[in-house]
Amino acid sequence: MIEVTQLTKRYGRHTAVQDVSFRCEPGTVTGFLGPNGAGKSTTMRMICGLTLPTAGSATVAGRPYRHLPNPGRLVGVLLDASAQHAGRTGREVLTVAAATMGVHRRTVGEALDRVGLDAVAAKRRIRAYSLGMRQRLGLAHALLGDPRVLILDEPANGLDPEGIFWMRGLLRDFADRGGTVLLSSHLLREVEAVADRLVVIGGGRIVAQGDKDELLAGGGTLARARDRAALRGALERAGLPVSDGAEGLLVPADSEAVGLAAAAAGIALTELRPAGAGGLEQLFLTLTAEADAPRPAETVDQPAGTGAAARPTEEAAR
Ligand SMILES: Nc1ncnc2c1ncn2[C@@H]1O[C@H](COP(=O)(O)OP(=O)(O)OP(=O)(O)O)[C@@H](O)[C@H]1O
Repeated sequence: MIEVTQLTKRYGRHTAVQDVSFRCEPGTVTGFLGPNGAGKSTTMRMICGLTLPTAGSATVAGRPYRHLPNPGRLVGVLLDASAQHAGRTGREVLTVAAATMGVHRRTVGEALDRVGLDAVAAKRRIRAYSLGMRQRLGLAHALLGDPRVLILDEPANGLDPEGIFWMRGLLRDFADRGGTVLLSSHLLREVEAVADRLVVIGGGRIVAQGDKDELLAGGGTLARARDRAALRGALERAGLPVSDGAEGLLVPADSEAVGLAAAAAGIALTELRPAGAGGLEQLFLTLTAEADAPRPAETVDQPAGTGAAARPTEEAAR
């Protein structure tokens, strides 16, 4: 379990993170989403005791990270895959970490196997690793102590599609066995595929959080017809706001309302479904744009817009 309570971080006059609260429960993957500079890394660093909060607190398994007696046995952390000793081999890095954590040397080979670094790769110096290999090594390091919690900042950076698919499976399996995962990313689709819950941050503030499916359902409906313009006209005449998504028209209404409006205009739909990733993308853009817009400090915890935005904010306030 990870519990973050009203974390705030100010650098001089700049507020990087403002009043951020959320929980990550065992058995779940929480996707921590936000555009560049939103405050994801700063929040994660505060959870891991690497950055001192200006206000608020964070605990992992009930204690501040710095008070955990042997943190690597409880929490696997990967914040920066490049922050590893470039002159050491992958195996050496893990061997040192295993000794520090007091885990058996045998786990080093197991961890390397688990992340797909073979014997040749394990013997190479890290300066010769690709970013994807560094991410795999970082993940092996995080898993070494057989922790119950994983905190991973952009772990898919540098991984190829096969690597991303592999990592999803690993994280899903970890959570299905009762583990807690906090995973940051700016890649919405990657997070959508693996997360159970989402925390969306923009401009240092939480703009939405909640169950992924509920947030996606709040993301509206995707509709497609051969004649996109005719469909758009029909929906607008029915009083439904419409925006363009990559795969079709996005409508912040349920499928029935959209289907009926199209039928009333005699338009055959070629696709009608919850907006899914397109909706999440739209939601993400809407919410983070709202967070970036200048407005008085006292109003920023009340994002306007979709029902999905309102619901998670209520949840955050509970
Ligand atoms: N040590 C620091 N000193 C001053 N400002 C900082 C420092 N660390 C972060 N910031 C600022 O805090 C804000 C949040 O940065 P952070 O790295 O947490 O964002 P992020 O969501 O992780 O972004 P990215 O996806 O680009 O890594 C940014 O405006 C950044 O410039």
